[in-house]
Amino acid sequence: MSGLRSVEDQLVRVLAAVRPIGGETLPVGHAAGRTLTAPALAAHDIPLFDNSAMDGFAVRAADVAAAGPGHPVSLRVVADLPAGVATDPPLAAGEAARIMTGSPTPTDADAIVPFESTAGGLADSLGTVEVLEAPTPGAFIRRRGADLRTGDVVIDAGERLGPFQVAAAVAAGIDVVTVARAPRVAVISTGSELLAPGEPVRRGLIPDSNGPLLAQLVVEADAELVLTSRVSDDGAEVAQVTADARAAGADVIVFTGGVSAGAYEPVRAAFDGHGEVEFTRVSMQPGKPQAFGTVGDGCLVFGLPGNPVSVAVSFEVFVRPALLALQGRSVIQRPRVTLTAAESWTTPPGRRQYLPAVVDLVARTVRPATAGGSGSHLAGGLARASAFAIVPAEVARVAVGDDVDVMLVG
Ligand SMILES: Nc1nc2c(c(=O)[nH]1)N[C@H]1C(S)=C(S)[C@@H](COP(=O)(O)OP(=O)(O)OC[C@H]3O[C@@H](n4cnc5c(N)ncnc54)[C@H](O)[C@@H]3O)O[C@H]1N2
Ligand code: MOO
Repeated sequence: MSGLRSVEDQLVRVLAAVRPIGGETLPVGHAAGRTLTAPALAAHDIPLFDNSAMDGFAVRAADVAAAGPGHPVSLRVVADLPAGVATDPPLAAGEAARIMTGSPTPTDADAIVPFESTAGGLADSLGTVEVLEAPTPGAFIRRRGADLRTGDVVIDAGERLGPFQVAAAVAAGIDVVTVARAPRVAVISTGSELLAPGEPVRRGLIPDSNGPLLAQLVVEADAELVLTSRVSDDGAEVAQVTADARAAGADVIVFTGGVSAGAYEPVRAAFDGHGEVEFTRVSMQPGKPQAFGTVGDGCLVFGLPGNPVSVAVSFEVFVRPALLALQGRSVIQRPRVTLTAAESWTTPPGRRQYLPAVVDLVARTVRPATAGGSGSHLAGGLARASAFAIVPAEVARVAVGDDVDVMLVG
């Protein structure tokens, strides 16, 4: 379709306007979901000390080198080492220490014999032990620093502090991390037809589903929601709520609705012609009409087309990458996989299709989530979607068995 801007071109313009927001130093326990702006370095080794991988006995491997099922070797148990113990008992020839998983191994020991490799097992483990199997030197000893050394990078700048990263940071003795501030976002639904969720419906009026959709998407992008609002199709209200959002410290304002070609387009009325926010048409379906720009000292303004599926797609394609780029995230795109179409469907001519989709990652198949096709008003079908099938503009129809590029979002 002529005169349409490519998705890539629009995204480049969006990202060019992103200025990384400031950072702060926070205790690890208060930084979940934040993005590191400086690498987090190990404050100590992991493991912290040589320790046992098994419940059993710390031994000198040479003492029991001759042990076998028919000829046990007896050792004197001279110490008991439960988890948390700090002692380092000396072991002379013929001596062993009972030891539990995670306890520091005695300096004199060079192997662990699990209870299962002894005649008496746990029941008969203090006094003497009869070893039935010769351990190889080093067996079941987890060496200090085998995972990470003091000063090693545990988490790179640009990485999100998720549960795995929090665990690794704590294990490496990291108390504080330097992270990006959470971007502050205002979500504003425009439309005189909009009702608060749950308000009684009547002809002409519909629930504002875009507001709750965006509110959750924003939070899931690790940003902070500072304002949600619903305004009528009146440009003056849009101007007022923009001022409110800026007063609330918004780094990003996301409008839905009011950006296309109708007589009552409040986002257009408020911003078009002022030079700060550009109104354009992008070669995608849904999501063709798009507004983007900045106000004030770099506050990003998105005007997403009002149709619910258009909002969901536009958020993934333009807003989420911007929110992650603001945080300095190294990967700002959702994961993509190639799956096999399990159903056929038609695609819009001349625009890249982003179709809400149901995926089966075991069978590696994809199918439309919306029964009625790719209409941008089919808000109900979104409930089944956990992905968008992305079909190039030049493809007119997807047939069963075709390879399809799929963006995973759920
Ligand atoms: N003459 C033209 N008309 C339209 C064009 C065009 O190029 N020329 N583009 C169409 C496309 S594509 C889209 S997408 C829409 C976008 O329109 P707007 O951004 O101006 O959005 P609205 O007209 O305000 O609303 C569109 C649709 O979505 C419903 N809506 C709006 N807000 C919400 C909300 N918060 N929650 C749920 N649903 C919402 C609204 O009731 C409309 O049905 O323009 C086409 N028209
Ligand atoms: O581009 Mo509109 O977003 O198709 O429905």
